[in-house]
Amino acid sequence: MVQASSIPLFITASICLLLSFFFLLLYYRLTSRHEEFVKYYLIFALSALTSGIFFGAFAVLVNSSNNLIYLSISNRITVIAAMFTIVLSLHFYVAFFQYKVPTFLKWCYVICGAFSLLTMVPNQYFLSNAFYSTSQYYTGLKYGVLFQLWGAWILVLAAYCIFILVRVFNRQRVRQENSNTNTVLLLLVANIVWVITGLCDTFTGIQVVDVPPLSWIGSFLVTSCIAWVLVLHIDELYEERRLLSNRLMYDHLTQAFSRSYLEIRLSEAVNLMLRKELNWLSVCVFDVDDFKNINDQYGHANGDALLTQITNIIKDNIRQSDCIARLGGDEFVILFASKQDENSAPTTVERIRKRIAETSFGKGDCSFSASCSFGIVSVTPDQLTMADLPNQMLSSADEALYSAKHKGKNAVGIATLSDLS
Ligand SMILES: Nc1nc2c(ncn2[C@@H]2O[C@H](COP(=O)(O)OP(=O)(O)OP(=O)(O)O)[C@@H](O)[C@H]2O)c(=O)[nH]1
Repeated sequence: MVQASSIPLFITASICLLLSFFFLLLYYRLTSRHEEFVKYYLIFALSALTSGIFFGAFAVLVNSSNNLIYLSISNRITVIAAMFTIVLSLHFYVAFFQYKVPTFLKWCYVICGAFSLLTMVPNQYFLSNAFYSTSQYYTGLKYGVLFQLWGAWILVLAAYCIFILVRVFNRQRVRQENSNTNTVLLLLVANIVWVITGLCDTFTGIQVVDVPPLSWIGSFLVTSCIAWVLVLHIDELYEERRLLSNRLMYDHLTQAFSRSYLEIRLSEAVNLMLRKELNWLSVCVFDVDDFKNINDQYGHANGDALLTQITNIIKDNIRQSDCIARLGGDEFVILFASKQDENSAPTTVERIRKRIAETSFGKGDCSFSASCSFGIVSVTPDQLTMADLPNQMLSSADEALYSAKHKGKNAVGIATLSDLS
């Protein structure tokens, strides 16, 4: 007959083993596929595994009644697993919150290893093979003086976990990282509950009080909180990745696309054309006329604002399938990709040219006009015979732009395909 007080232990043991398996898979996936440095996922997976063993062994211990073999094995596994669970949690906090791994941590593993060896040898100094009725809930092996030392050691480890978390909490508070302080606070509370429930079990063991096994609550709380913190951490990884790809994809000042993103879009468009999914592909290179004078006369800040406003005018006048990218300085590219029979790019560019020339830029007293010169080149699917077409289109459009500049600026130059072949 299974003791009722052992059922939560069996349940939490199963959950922890599943968590361990799940986080081991996650660790494997993140490191092998995405090259994320997530050593702490592995540490947590090991910690959850050890917790699972601890709960399972404790459940067997509770059900062992006076079977000396079960009692002897389960009691020893409980003692060893409890110690390693706590030291692995400590290791997790140090790694996850980016503290330099202290030498003390290595010694923790060594001391735990030494205690584990002492636990395994039946002797009257640690655990001797004699019954020791602790409470109405479970019976343990007779404790020796080294067992008291082990208890003190567990308390030192628990105190160190709390110390690390308090340091992290203070550090996050100084940096005013609100979301992080909340998770650290959660871990801190869970660790304190762990210590209290651990003490309750100790008092039950030495017959000061008589309560059902409680340390599973504290230990499970810690395991669940760490699992939750790691799940939140995946959000952070994704957010970092999103910011990074945004930075690579967009020009910081104007929010036009970046040069590298334009190159990708241009090659994609050429491939679409080769598959006859596009009828026209046009590239328009343009540059602000006398931008240096604008900067000198109205200031760099107004120059920056002009670049952003021009980008917005372009965005308002092109389709979603088209895109604008900033090559650098005051030079931009518009990519027109069209499925229509007629090439509307030159008309659109002419409209944009007029719109820019008519707009008044700057703020308040400081208002000024500006203009741009454009160079366009267009190709159709049956004209895609050139090698390195994207670069050839860009340099042809560039030449058309310079001919527009030479003709007096504020103009659109058109390069024909014969210039390309
Ligand atoms: N405000 C601002 N100015 C920039 C930025 N990047 C480059 N510039 C300036 O833009 C000017 C570019 O000038 P150019 O295109 O060489 O010449 P221009 O005066 O526009 O003359 P034309 O092109 O012949 O019409 C330089 O003075 C750069 O210092 C930027 O991000 N912001």
